[in-house]
Amino acid sequence: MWESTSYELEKIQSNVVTAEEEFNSLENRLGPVYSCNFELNNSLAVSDLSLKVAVIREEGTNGDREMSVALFMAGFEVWDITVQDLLNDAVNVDQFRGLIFPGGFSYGDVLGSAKGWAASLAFHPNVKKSLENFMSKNNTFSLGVCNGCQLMCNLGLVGEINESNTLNIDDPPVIMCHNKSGRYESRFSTVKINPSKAIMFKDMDESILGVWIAHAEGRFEFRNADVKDALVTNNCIPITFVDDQNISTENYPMNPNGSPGGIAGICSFNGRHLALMPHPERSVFTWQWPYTYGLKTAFKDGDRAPWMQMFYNAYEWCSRN
Ligand SMILES: NC(=O)CC[C@H](N)C(=O)O
Repeated sequence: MWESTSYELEKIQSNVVTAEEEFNSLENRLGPVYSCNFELNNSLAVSDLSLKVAVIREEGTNGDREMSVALFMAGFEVWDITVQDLLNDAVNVDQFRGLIFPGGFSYGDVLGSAKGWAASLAFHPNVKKSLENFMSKNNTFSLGVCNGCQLMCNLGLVGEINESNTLNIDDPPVIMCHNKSGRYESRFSTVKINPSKAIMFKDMDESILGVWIAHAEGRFEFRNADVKDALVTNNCIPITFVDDQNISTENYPMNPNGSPGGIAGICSFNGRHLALMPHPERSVFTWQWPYTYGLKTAFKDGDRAPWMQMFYNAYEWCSRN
């Protein structure tokens, strides 16, 4: 009896590993997948420009706080705007350089992801007009993440090659469909940043990064093959899910939703508007990543993880344009 207990104890003690050893062994098992091909620029030029962005939320949105923090850390003046503020004409989107649509479950997604949210904006004539006006200016940008990505697709804000800057809720070029698994998928996934026109991904090409995903309707579908071909040939697919060889993949589980070509996000043909299924704003601090110790070692940027670069890029682009 005693013998076997001490044997067990010995076994347990010999299995005690340091955090570093644990990270290294996980690295060996899972493959050291992350490679950051750019230097995170933490030294912001302080300017007296007041660059305002609006984080637009609806009932059921849940990613607005993290999004605001990431934008604030990049230097923006961040406004918390509800759809009701827009419908009441209390705020006009005209005053903002960026419109940000965060993730969540707007109206509980009861009509399908972001369908009710899209309708509430598109069927209000003044709001529709001011969104179209915002899109048509050449010094504005927008970002939609997850439910926000679904919203941008439902509104037809991305995917239209002629960029008429009119909302198209009746026949949008891109729609988001249920994950092939038929389930809500939530995990840390690996993505590759591809050369593209997206202003927020400037100089981040070819990096392989981990990022949180959490969605049930993340599969991109296109009105026809022309829509997809135009996005591909015009470098409007800035981010794809990759397998453990870092090749874009349609295969589950590395691709959580079955999107063709591993597509995880698309941008407008001018690069200013970006719709992403993954959540960079939930991955901007190293401590939000799994295996934090190793990431700190790998990236050496204190608490800030490589995804912060997207927000720095947006700020830098706005101060130049
Ligand atoms: N994280 C999110 O924004 C989720 C989006 C949407 N509710 C879905 O499940 O697909």
